[in-house]
Amino acid sequence: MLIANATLPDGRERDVRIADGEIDAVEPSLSGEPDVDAAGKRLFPGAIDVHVHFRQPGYSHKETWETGSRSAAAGGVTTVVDQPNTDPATVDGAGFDEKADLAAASYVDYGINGGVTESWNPDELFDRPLFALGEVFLADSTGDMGIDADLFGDAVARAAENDVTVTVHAEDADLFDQSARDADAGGEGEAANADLWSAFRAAEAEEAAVERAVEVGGDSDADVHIAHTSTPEGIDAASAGGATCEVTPHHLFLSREDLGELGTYGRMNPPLRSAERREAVYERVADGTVDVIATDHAPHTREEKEAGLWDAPSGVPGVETMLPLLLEEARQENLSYERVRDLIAANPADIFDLPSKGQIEEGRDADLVLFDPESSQKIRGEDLNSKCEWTPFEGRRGVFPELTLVRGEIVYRNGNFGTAVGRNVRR
Ligand SMILES: NC(=O)N[C@@H](CC(=O)O)C(=O)O
Ligand SMILES: [Zn+2]
Ligand SMILES: [Zn+2]
Repeated sequence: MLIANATLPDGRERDVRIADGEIDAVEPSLSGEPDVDAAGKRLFPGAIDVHVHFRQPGYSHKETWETGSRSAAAGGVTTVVDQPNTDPATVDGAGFDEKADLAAASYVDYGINGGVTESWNPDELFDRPLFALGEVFLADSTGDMGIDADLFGDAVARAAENDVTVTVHAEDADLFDQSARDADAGGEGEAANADLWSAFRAAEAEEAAVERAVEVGGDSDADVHIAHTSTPEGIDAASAGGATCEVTPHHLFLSREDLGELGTYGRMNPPLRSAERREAVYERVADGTVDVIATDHAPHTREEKEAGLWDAPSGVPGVETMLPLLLEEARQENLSYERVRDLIAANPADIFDLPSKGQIEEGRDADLVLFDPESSQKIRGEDLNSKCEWTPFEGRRGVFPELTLVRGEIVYRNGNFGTAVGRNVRR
């Protein structure tokens, strides 16, 4: 396949030839009849979303590998990393193998993380083609997989021995503000009170947990990556402690001020923060302190989300809207195209050791996304491909891809899907 006249993230205009699933040549001009005329369009490395919950096995009414990976492909995401809070949880060999069989239905490449509970089996897990250990839950979230300090220390040590990175859900439940729950007099848990979730899972609980995670990581000389940091304090603690960190699109673009409109649809862990903190998070994304944008794509049905505040499950979908929202920021010149590329492709490939992905370079996998940088459109939940059919970004603008390739195969083109070619990146 030959893609002609494409503008790369750094602004160079190049022809790109693909052969045997790899990028074969990137030159100012290549001979041959182009298959795609990309004049005026931008070509990006496919996004690597290191944090999704595709819900299988166990919760296929929320999402499946098929629907989740279609949503990824339509949003320009060519590699996803699935988290362990499924049923069964991915905490032993059998759990890993069951998920690996289901993941074979994926349209995009994938990694499978292993989790930690009292009954985890590290020997079996480290014997599998594991992407990373995580997300390791320092507090309960969906799936109630929160663990204590001793088990966390053991798990980090085992990961370091096996040269596996640990990704951490960093909130300290001891610092949650119980008075926020008590403030919900009568315990009605009205959606109108959704802000109480942010008050309850207080910002301070993140910084303390990040500090503990980097300290424990340092003791074992482990590679620690902090998942979904939501506060400038959490980001700075990760960075000061030598850990890498990710920020989600919802913590980048939404704040507590949006909860009046979102109600329980805006309940997630860690929760939305103040407008001031959101701005400070944005600055750290723009200046490179934050390493990665990852979605924490955590779909739940509308019916589930419409339960009262204290009963609704935590989590929002996001895998299809991450790159479009960021490309809209680039279109508005709030972020550079190179920064976006680093956050969604180059950095995750570096941090998680994926040398064949993350850049448009000869010899790397032809995981590519083509888009018209001026074609901005309104995001509508009903247009998205996730099973949950809603989005916290309803009505915001995004620049959606026209074409998504995974190792040279068309997985998405102008509203149509190709074949499910996804495979485990750690095979
Ligand atoms: N983020 C969330 O609020 N929910 C996630 C779990 C998690 O990442 O904590 C889920 O699986 O639903
Ligand atoms: Zn989490
Ligand atoms: Zn998660």
